[in-house]
Amino acid sequence: MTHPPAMLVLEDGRVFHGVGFGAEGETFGEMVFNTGMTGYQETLTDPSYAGQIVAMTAPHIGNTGVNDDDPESGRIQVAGYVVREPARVASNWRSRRSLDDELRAYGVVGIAMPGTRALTRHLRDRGAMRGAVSTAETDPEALLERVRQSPSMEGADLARRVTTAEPYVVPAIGEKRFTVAAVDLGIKSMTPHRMAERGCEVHVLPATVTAEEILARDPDGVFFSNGPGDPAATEYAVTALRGVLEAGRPFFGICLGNQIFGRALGLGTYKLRFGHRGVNQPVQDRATGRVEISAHNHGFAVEAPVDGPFDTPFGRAEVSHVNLNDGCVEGLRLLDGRAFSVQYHPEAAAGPHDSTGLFDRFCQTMEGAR
Ligand SMILES: NC(=O)CC[C@H](N)C(=O)O
Repeated sequence: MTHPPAMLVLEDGRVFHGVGFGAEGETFGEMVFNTGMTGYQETLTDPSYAGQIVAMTAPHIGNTGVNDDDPESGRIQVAGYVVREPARVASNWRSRRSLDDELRAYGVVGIAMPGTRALTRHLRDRGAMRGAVSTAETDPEALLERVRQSPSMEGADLARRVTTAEPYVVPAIGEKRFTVAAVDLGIKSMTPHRMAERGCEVHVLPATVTAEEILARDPDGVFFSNGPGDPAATEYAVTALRGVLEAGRPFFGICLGNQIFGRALGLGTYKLRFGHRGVNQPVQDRATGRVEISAHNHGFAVEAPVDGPFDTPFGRAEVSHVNLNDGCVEGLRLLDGRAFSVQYHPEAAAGPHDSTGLFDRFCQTMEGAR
């Protein structure tokens, strides 16, 4: 298959050249980078990446091809893909297709270019910004004009776009112990699986579900998932969560779910300069001092007092986890132990698995509330 010339243009006017990878055409999104050395299939299919063009810092991508076991959702979710060098040969016993073919099948435009390191350094200095990849345009100025008219990640309500249209149930594996209502803001398939492994029957519900609809299922616990977009634009989920907390149900949230929990408690959220996307972020549990190496994918964070507990409409709360790289808030909890959330990914496939115990903590919380 021949690959046409392609270019990547950033909103501040920086231009990179390379060759097309995946579908031909033109795509717009927030330009971000992911430092994971492994797990490109999980990254590509993580709904939290909707609306983002993702650049991989690992230089060889596609080496193990594409299999049918690892996807985190039913499709490739990224708006565009940037790699240094796509594997010329996919080699793995589970591989079914090449990554190039898979990107084409979902109409996802990508670029292979030598400058991924320069791109990453640029984004670290200037921050994540809008960008475009095109195999159709030859004039960078014309593409830049369109980038500057494209929507920004700030204020974007994208959870609505990726959520399930209809509720569905993931059955417990083995004996059923709990009923969990899981609000799908962009849920990854590994998340209900991690709960099902622990005896949870997981009722996955659309993002715009109300507190009344959640409580009508009489869940032992309520879960809010990860998801794309700006938490400040996802006010409907904040309202639903406030209703759940008022009813006193145990709550666990991940990533966007953590940001929604923060906003439900009356805290603010803000956009980080370039975010955390990778599989080796050090997070400290402030209660135990234990450091977990964890998978991350977030561009926003919660603003909260880190020097001690604070008051909320649902009782005293505290920052439970912090990131040791930049000090940002990585977890929240109500002091009564009923509700907690983390900004990172305990469900992470392909790992690391330091934080999977948080699913056990959720089960203990549900057990305790009985
Ligand atoms: N993985 C997530 O849930 C991401 C949450 C939010 N969209 C952010 O970028 O911060």
